[in-house]
Amino acid sequence: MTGINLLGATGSVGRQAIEVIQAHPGHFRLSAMSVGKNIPLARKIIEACQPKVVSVQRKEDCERLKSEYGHRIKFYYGEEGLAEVAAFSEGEIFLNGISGAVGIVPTIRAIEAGKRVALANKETLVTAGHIVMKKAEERRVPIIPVDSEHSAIFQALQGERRKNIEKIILTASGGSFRDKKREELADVTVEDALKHPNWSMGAKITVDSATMMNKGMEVIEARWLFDLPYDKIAVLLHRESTVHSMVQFHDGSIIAQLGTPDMRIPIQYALTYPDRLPLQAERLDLAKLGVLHFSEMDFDRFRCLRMAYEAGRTGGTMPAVLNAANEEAVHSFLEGKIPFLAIEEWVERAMEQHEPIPDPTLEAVLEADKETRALVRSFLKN
Ligand SMILES: NC(=O)C1=CN([C@@H]2O[C@H](COP(=O)(O)OP(=O)(O)OC[C@H]3O[C@@H](n4cnc5c(N)ncnc54)[C@H](OP(=O)(O)O)[C@@H]3O)[C@@H](O)[C@H]2O)C=CC1
Ligand SMILES: CC(=O)[C@@H](O)[C@H](O)COP(=O)(O)O
Ligand SMILES: [Mn+2]
Repeated sequence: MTGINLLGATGSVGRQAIEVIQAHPGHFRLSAMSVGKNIPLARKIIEACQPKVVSVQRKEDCERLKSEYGHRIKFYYGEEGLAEVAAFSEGEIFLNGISGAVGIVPTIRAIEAGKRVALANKETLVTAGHIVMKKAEERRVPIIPVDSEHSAIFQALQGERRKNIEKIILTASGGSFRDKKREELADVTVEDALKHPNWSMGAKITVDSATMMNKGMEVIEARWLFDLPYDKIAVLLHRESTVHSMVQFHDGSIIAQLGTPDMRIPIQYALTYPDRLPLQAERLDLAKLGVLHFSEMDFDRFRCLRMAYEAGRTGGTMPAVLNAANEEAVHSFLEGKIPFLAIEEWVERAMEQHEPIPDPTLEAVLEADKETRALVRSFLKN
């Protein structure tokens, strides 16, 4: 029985992770979990999975749950609580399914505690990839990607030698507005942005798919996971999200991983790697699909993707600024406070105003994150 310490149990990745855990009661148990503010769902998971440690976002929720279940569960709250869940001794795997930069420090705590890391939280590597990968290597802790594209590349690389890679190709669905021209994006609504053509995901990442910031973050994530320079990381538009990504080798061969758009597959693979377990899910029917489409990326249409490459190539604290500005801007967009195109404008302004610190410490990364959020909030006030 493998214990799973899960962050973000009430989210899209978290709920699907719990489905995987419950589908294999002989293999996995939920040892510890964190939730944010969704306490009714937290109660349901507690009743069903009986974790020994639970962290919630707010102190008052922690007190309330303690009075209900405190005799058999240890409760924590806030960022310290996330670190307690990450490092809980009875979990062998740390599955990071929280959203946002709040996921960085718990990943580092899990590595320090020697946990194998199944990583969905892409902000961890976007902002602190140089710190996290170095620490994981020092502690000999594997980082297994959960993000579907990176899981595809990771799977395509099994048995292959890194030196033979010509490039990796991340596929992009194009998001909710892929058929709209740039001038049509000025007055799109939150409701429209949240209609992803293929995947059912949390609100933040769904908006990131629409701006293509998601793909930009995935480029930076890939740079760290696979230790490749940016000119070996390409992006290709692929409407169907059937080919989850591919690796091209220097003899011209391409190895791709295909599947239905079902996150339980990469989540489960990260928990079972290098083995696999059966999964009761719809099978990909290529005959039914018939045709798959691929086309070049348009970097003018999707400015966030271009800015993410720029931030990645600049390095230092610049990716943390890209991420923090984007998190704040998307939050404001979701609250109906700014139009869709202001997201990329705010990210651009934050990057322009930042003097990057090379090879930053964790403290410098977190400081850049904090300063950028304050700056971007001042854009809203003005
Ligand atoms: N969804 C997907 O299919 C994919 C997601 N990812 C990545 O995985 C991560 C999670 O995405 P997704 O599941 O869609 O996100 P959701 O918004 O669906 O879920 C986020 C989870 O994090 C919790 N949370 C958010 N902020 C805090 C906080 N400050 N303190 C404690 N808990 C918090 C939420 O709690 P609550 O709801 O209780 O408030 C919820 O459990 C992101 O980094 C995303 O980019 C990567 C690939 C695919
Ligand atoms: C499921 C997953 O991994 C998401 O990151 C998804 O890939 C988003 O799709 P696009 O960003 O390509 O629209
Ligand atoms: Mn992805």
